[in-house]
Amino acid sequence: MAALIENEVFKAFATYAAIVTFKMMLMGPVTVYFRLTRGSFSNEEDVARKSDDEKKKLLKSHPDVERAQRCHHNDLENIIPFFFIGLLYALSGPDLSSALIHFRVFTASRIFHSFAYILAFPQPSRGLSYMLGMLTTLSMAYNLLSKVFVP
Ligand SMILES: N[C@@H](CCC(=O)N[C@@H](CS)C(=O)NCC(=O)O)C(=O)O
Repeated sequence: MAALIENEVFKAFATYAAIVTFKMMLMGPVTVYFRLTRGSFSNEEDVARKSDDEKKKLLKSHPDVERAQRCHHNDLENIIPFFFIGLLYALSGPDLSSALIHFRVFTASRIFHSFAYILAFPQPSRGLSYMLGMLTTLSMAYNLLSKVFVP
């Protein structure tokens, strides 16, 4: 384990995996921000202290809250595969320079994707950033499998 922590590719993976995980975790507070500012709650207990009239107004969906939730969900669909494929790829002994390109491109694509989603940038900006992240993970999977594949 100590030798692994000293490995430069593993350190790079740990760095970028932590950054994208932290970015994904931020989507929770972003959703909370939209719930509070848009007055949009989904659980009875969240508005328990309000009057019946206010409860009716607050217990409703809002497009901004739903957008933040979809963005969070999309992160889960893409960052969890990056974590597992990226870890195996890092352990398969790639060059530091090509590993860094993969990790940096993926991280930048997911940060851009979140801005594009939350701020509703015109398409195809979000679609392209999604594709770039997906292609990066596929490229790591291809590099990994070309080294370790056992039929
Ligand atoms: N689960 C995704 C699969 C495809 C995908 O991730 N598309 C990207 C680029 S268009 C996206 O941002 N989808 C919006 C979303 O997942 O809410 C979907 O339903 O759209």
